[in-house]
Amino acid sequence: MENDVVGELLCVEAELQDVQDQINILLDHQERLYRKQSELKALLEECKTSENEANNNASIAAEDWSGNFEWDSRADDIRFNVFGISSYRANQREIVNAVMSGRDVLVIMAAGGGKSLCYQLPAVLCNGVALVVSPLLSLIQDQVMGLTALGIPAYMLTSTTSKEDEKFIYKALDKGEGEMKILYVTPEKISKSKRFMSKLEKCHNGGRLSLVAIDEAHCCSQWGHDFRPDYKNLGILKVQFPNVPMIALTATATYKVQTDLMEMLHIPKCVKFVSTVNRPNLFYKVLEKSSVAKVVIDEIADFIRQSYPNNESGIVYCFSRKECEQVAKELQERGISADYYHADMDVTAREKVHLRWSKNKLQVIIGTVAFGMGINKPDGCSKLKFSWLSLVRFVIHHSLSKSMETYYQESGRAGRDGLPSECLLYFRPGDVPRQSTMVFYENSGLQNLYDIVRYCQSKRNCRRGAFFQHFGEPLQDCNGMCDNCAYGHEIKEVDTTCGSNNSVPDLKKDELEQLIIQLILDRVLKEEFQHTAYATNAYVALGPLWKLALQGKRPVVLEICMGWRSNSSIRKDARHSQASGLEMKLDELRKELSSTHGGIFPHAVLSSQQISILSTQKPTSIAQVEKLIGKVKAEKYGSRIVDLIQQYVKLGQPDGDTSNSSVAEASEQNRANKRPRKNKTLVLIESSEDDEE
Ligand SMILES: Nc1ncnc2c1ncn2[C@@H]1O[C@H](COP(=O)(O)OP(=O)(O)OP(=O)(O)O)[C@@H](O)[C@H]1O
Ligand SMILES: [Mg+2]
Repeated sequence: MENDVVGELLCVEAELQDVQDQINILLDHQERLYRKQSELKALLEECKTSENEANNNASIAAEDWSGNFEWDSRADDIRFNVFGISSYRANQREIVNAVMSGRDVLVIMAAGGGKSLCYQLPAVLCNGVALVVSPLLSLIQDQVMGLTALGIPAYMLTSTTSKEDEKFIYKALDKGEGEMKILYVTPEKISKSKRFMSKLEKCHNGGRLSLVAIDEAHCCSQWGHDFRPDYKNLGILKVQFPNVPMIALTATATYKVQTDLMEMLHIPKCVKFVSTVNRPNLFYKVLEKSSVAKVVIDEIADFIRQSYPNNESGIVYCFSRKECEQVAKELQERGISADYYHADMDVTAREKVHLRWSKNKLQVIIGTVAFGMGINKPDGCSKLKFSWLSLVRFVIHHSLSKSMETYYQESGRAGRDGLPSECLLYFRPGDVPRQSTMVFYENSGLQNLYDIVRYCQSKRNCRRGAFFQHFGEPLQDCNGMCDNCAYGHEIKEVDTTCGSNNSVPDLKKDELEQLIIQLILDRVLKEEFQHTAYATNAYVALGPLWKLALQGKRPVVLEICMGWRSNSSIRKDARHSQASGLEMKLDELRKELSSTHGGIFPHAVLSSQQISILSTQKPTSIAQVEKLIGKVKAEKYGSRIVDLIQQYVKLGQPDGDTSNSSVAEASEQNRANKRPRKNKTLVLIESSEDDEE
């Protein structure tokens, strides 16, 4: 009798398991459909917008942001003479015009696309004070430093603001005394400081609040990858100041995130500007990561030494803080000037690293991939993001990121100046459970992780294409700027489908690991999680499709990489050309000037585009320099630039010859010259289309 009951119970349990499996399959399917639905809705909306524009002349007139506006000439003057920017990039002019017209605006523009100008220029053009909410102290500090260097009265109200500055800021808000054009705050100020909010209200009541900008706006949304609880409260700004234009900006937002943040910020009727996520200057590559830690470090050190012998900056992202410290130490042992930067460090230690980096004394900075751990610190400094990262030439992921969005953001720190830069990701299956145990409790955490794992496992598909697909954007040409497109892999396909040939293929350990990951992605297996007192462990269990796989109805084909299809040296020639001697000199000069002008980042002294123009035009007077890079910069740096160019021309240096320069050189340059110079010091192009003027 008892045996019968036990037998029946087992049957019921097996059936229940079956039902559960089917539910899982359906849930999975549902999630995929939701995604597809939101992508299609986004497309539909775009179609409707363009149709409306085509059908409705009135709407064109009302929404044509590229037409003529009364502030055009003043905007052009400030853009060029104050910001030193010779022409707008895609969408910038239209965004400025929409904000200036008093509209709320949502800007989705790739990292480094030039979002800051979109609110900084209107801030300077308008009377009164522009409020900018930004999540990170380090980011705010750099922005304020950069603006101050341009002579724009910019301030920040954060935990580090001196009493004196605070008094000045409050007076400026309260009574309109003193000169303040832009005020940066962290979101905590809005949600936690009543004093600040009351001063802001006074500023508004006095008609002096010109606009509100929410930078890194994706932090508002729980669906975004960097959700920041205090960002949720920013909706109050539109409620309190309904007539002040609000501009929300982010580099990454899926359709879901976009609608979410429009709702949260109360800007349902905002004008939306969506630019491509494409970063054509970034070369994406995934490398097999050895299970021997030292081998990985050796490879990274070799790569940096060989590819970037002139101290070009880079970031290495690691999984944990401990790993950051370890990797930094091991890179140092291999002669690379590297240091770590993470949230556990005290402010002084972080500042020290920041300073060494901005003075070019540090080539590589090592940070954690796990944004979100410790981000709730009031100054929100745990995320490695500084505007002085504009000169980053390479980003190496020692461990994979937790999602495509995070990877897009982190790798996107490279090449923000538009120059060719490299994004390497070291992947091994063993790193997957390290991440999955961290993200499994998050909304779609595992699904997001498996998306990036798919990206890593893929040996055929264009890496860039994976981003387009993820962000629901039409495909664009990669131009050979990823490993799979540039030289492809020699791939061996191993059919591991059970039942197809009853024999288990002979696989090596790492191939077996790869197979397990493939089976998890294919839902034949699944990860399950158990907590111990010290950690969360991931276990592999049968997934919803295990039966189909066992019955041979679900093919399981493993792609094993046998090597590169063509010589990888091709890629270097394709992507790097040599900078001229004068460009090198100007690059050195901007580094020197950046440290003598209060440690602003070199790119703020002269952008790469400006260096390129100066070296081709070779201006001989400050007046000529002004015509090329604007008034403010010409006044500040013009005489040094003219001196350098004259000296260079006098010595008759043919462009391109940098090996034998006799112009007085900084010691750093001397050091750099002793190392072999490769064909990849600096390439001076700007990637974005300059669509105006
Ligand atoms: N029209 C332009 N022409 C040349 N350079 C520009 C132009 N607009 C912006 N830049 C430069 O491009 C760089 C990146 O700009 P910015 O910091 O605003 O990027 P972002 O879109 O905010 O990127 P992120 O998402 O990483 O914050 C800056 O050095 C900026 O001076
Ligand atoms: Mg920005």
